[in-house]
Amino acid sequence: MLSSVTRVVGRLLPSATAISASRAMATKTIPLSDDFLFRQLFDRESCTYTYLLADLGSKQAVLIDPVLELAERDAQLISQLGLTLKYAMNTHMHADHVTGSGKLKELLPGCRSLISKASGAQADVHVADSELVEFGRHKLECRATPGHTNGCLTYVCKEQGMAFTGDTLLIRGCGRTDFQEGSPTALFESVHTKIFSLPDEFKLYPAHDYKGLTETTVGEEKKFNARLTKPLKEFVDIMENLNLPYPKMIDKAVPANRVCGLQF
Ligand SMILES: N[C@@H](CCC(=O)N[C@@H](CSS)C(=O)NCC(=O)O)C(=O)O
Repeated sequence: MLSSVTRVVGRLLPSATAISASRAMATKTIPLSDDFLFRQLFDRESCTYTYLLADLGSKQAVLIDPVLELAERDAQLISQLGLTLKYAMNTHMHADHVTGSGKLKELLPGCRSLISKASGAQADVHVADSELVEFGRHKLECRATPGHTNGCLTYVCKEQGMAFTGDTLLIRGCGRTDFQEGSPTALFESVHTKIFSLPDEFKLYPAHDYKGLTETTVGEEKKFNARLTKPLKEFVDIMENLNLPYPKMIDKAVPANRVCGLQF
């Protein structure tokens, strides 16, 4: 008797599990390596996320998308953690805030500014598609993801299963394409070929969020992104009718970011 009950339960359990697994979003996550430091920092003014990544073995760090007004906060955190900032790097030439990369070079001598060559901005280091940015034993692969601007890059850390998408992909949305060489067709192509081609469990970290969300995954965005789940023609139509006001800082930010924040 006991064995038949066990058999019934044994048959039911796998099928119930299978049903709930097929209904729920994948929750599988790639754990971070013990020697990898990751911090997500926020600027309340421009709703910008800055990311601190470090190799805890060598203590080398990089900062992605720092904000000028918060450069002191970032430099203090880096010093307190005993890290050396190798690159103050940018996903693109921002239009809504001045990058902190110039100021960080002053605060943390030895640090170098970095941006894509295609951005047209001045920097100590220029990178292009498929090049690697190394810090200690860790690395970021540069993927050219034009569309919001010509020079947009997504930085992919394959070992940690994470990607920093700048303004190319926002959580459930994407960067606007109505100025700075913006192109909805290019953005659509970039996301589908360079971001949605990553494994579903890869975590995605955007340069902004305006609703308080902090991270997403490739699988979630392929399912729930309100713009990028649409066919190209519909996507272009959405992007051409966003009617967003221009960022209030654009006239100050773009000239300053052309020189990696040194003109302020
Ligand atoms: N109100 C903000 C600017 C908001 C904005 O335009 N954000 C950009 C990214 S920064 S250029 C964007 O692409 N938004 C897409 C969207 O759908 O909101 C300001 O004045 O700074």
